[in-house]
Amino acid sequence: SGMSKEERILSWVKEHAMAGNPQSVLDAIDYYCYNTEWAMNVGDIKGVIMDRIVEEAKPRVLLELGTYCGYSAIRMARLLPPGARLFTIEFNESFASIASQMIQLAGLQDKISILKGSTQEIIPQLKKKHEISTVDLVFLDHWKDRYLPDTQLLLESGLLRKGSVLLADNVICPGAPEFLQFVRGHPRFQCTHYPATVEYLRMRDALEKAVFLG
Ligand SMILES: Cn1cnc(CNC(=O)c2cc(-c3ccc(F)cc3)cc(O)c2O)c1
Ligand SMILES: [Mg+2]
Repeated sequence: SGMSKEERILSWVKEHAMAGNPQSVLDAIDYYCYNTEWAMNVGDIKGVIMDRIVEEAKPRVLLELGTYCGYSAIRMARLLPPGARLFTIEFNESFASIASQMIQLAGLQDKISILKGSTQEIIPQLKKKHEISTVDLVFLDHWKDRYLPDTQLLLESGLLRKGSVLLADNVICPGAPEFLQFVRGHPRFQCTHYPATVEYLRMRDALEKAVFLG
């Protein structure tokens, strides 16, 4: 019994962020996780790298694998123009509930849809159930051993087009070696490595960007 860590983070954010101000929600989460309890949000250091990549890609349809508390969904959606949409898949019910409240507080509920379930069941349904043709940017941040099978599923499902961007968190720590080997060795992916650190810590980590060449 008692509050979960994620509920404690949400309570802190409700007290310290401004409703309708996404940056204040991000700052409140980062402050709590630097000073009180570590949590696996992508964080401010990798977040700034993500911001540049999203701004350059100008995506209209985004997919996130692994919502957690909604930090990276808010981070990406706050940069999007009217009409752009972010779909985020979360398996864990309590994480999805926390994220929904976080997204509501940020005022981004019109841009972000949380899809509850597993990636392997939801990805094949995206075209029919959510009227998606192709996705412009995918942020991978869920179970690290699912990065490769879900990338293959995205390809098989016809969801990637020429220029679609895959952006993967944690390719160094905890690591996604099979995914890295696959995209770096694949003739139809153009990869870029962005060294950084694990959120809120000094340990090395990195983002990997893999652009599909069609
Ligand atoms: C429970 N669960 C639901 N989804 C997931 C997938 N995410 C991760 O596992 C994850 C882990 C770490 C991390 C953990 C320990 C450590 F020492 C260093 C890094 C960082 C991240 O950014 C992550 O995304 C885990
Ligand atoms: Mg991560």
